[in-house]
Amino acid sequence: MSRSTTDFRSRMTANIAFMFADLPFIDRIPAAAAAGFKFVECHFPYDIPVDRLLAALNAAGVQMTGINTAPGNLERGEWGLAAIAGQEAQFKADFNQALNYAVALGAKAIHVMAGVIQDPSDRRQALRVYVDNLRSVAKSAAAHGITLLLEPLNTRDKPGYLVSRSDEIAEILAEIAEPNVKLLFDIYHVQIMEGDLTRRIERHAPLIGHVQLASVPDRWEPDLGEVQLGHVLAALDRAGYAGLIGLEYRPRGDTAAGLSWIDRLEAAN
Ligand SMILES: O=C(O)[C@H](O)C(=O)CO
Ligand SMILES: [Mg+2]
Repeated sequence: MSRSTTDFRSRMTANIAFMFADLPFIDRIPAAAAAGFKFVECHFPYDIPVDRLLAALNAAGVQMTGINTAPGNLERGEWGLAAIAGQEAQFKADFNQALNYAVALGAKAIHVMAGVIQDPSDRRQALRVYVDNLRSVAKSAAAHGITLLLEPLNTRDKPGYLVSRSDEIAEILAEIAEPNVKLLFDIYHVQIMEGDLTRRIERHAPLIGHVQLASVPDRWEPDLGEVQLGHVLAALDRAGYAGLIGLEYRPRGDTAAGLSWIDRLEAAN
């Protein structure tokens, strides 16, 4: 029985952007607690004042572990501003907002959203802006013990997003060269775009700052679909990954009822 399955429950963090989504955002926190979660993560908590969010987390005895920088203007198809030329000031404002929320909530990870590049000929400039922006904020996050996460998103779900492969992120991280800027290895996206998960985990292990799970191709409970979950968790173990595991999937039915997959995982390993 590999380490990651034995202490799986103590390392999992429920992504309440997707889980318990039938409830208002703030009510997903006590729902996660009632389902046995000690940790939650989310995408964009900014519609809720931070002190109200902290009160809800404390009342439920749950810790927020990770948040994202704001997505920008969704109507305009934006999905982050970290790589968008001309948006450097807004990026810095969004980053400071995320840093303030993370520090107040005790979250130790911020997923810095890169952005959608409408015109492929702008890609080289976007990569330049991305690296410069990350370099400009990395130390202010490090001062609070916060890790900045860069995540490749698959092009089926997010056409035009700057980064869609973990191998690209590895090159970008080498250029940024800040120890608290790391790879968010989301099994769902990496399987869709690159596959060869076991070898990729081995190769990128030193860069992995967080892991997220969902089934492929439907993004349901992670023990469904084409990826053998127990094998992947064991590969993360062998590679020395000891961090949290984000459950970022769209429950097939009722979230709490669907959590039986964790019992099956533990029973099978
Ligand atoms: O979509 C994902 O997988 C990301 O983790 C996210 O936070 C928003 O795109
Ligand atoms: Mg993800």
